[in-house]
Amino acid sequence: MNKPVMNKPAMNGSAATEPVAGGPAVPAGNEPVVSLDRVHVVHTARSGGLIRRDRVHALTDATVSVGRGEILGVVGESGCGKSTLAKVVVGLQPPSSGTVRFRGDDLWSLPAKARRESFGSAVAMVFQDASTALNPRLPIRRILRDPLDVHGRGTVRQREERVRELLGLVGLPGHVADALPGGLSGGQRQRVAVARALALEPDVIVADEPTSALDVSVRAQVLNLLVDLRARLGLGLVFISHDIQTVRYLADRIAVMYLGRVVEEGPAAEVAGAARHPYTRALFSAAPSLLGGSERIVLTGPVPSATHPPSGCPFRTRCWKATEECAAEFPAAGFPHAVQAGPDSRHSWHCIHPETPA
Ligand SMILES: Nc1ncnc2c1ncn2[C@@H]1O[C@H](COP(=O)(O)OP(=O)(O)OP(=O)(O)O)[C@@H](O)[C@H]1O
Repeated sequence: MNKPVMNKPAMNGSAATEPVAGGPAVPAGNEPVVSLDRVHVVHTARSGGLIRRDRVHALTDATVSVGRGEILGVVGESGCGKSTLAKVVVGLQPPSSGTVRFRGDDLWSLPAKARRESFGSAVAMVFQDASTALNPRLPIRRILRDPLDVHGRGTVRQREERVRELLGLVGLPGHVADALPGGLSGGQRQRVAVARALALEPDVIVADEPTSALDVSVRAQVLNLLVDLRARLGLGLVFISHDIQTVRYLADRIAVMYLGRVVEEGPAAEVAGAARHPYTRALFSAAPSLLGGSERIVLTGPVPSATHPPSGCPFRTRCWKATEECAAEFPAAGFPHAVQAGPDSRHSWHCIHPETPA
């Protein structure tokens, strides 16, 4: 059955210039909407001519979840698997093994049609660069109507009404519907991309570097818009960024990724302010908080290859605390050192020589 087009109140985009960390509309700790349970993604890549094929471990044993009204920030250096995680969360990338659950159902055991119909509208993605993600030949009206047409939502009139609502939701005036993407500013285009992601009333939005292609002056406005929408619509948001400072500010929870693994995950204040994994500590030491912080830790050398990751803890080759034990085994879930800090905080880290919080 088609989901009706709902009337939601229009709102103005925030005009603030500094990002704000709004309180979640739904208390954190609610039932997850999307959850990944021990998900692996392995790509096969050609190397050394046509014959040799390497296995690229893009995501290894990832267990994370996001609930309504919750912002999960995902950080890590380039190539650590953040975009792969994003694609798994939106259902664009099937896991090689492990389970992706949507409201408790095993997504990839559903027939393809059912999966597209339920999950395809419940989780949406905002890409980094709206200027390439939006068809330059289509007016904004058509771009926003497209998901409604594809999913057969409402009557033609209701769809037109929904286009107006969507523009209002992201703080754009109605006449933008007639413009082409090229006639809009970068910030306006990214608002249109957010509006399109909202078209089918998703429960979760995944935003992969949503502001990195924008001028600094409009970044905060787009971030504020996402936070505002989370609060008003109770959206879950997976926010992927290299901008550690912004993630620390916006996220309720933070997942830290290294070479395809989530090495630490927990409440933002704990992960950013009292990191337990040495990699997390190094990452956040590069973005000291206004309250002060520890000395800067400079990591040397590149992230190792995802084709031949080091045995045991993948960070050990760059870690100042590494011992022989670290090469033996990754301290995975259930390992005594993958500690849960408490039933409410759900803070876990995967290290046998964790940092001691101050
Ligand atoms: N389709 C693919 N085929 C082969 N390898 C891939 C594919 N997609 C990703 N990878 C590899 O998987 C690893 C993780 O990539 P991913 O894009 O998820 O990292 P990332 O953290 O998002 O990086 P960035 O911050 O640079 O976007 C990398 O080693 C990458 O080269």
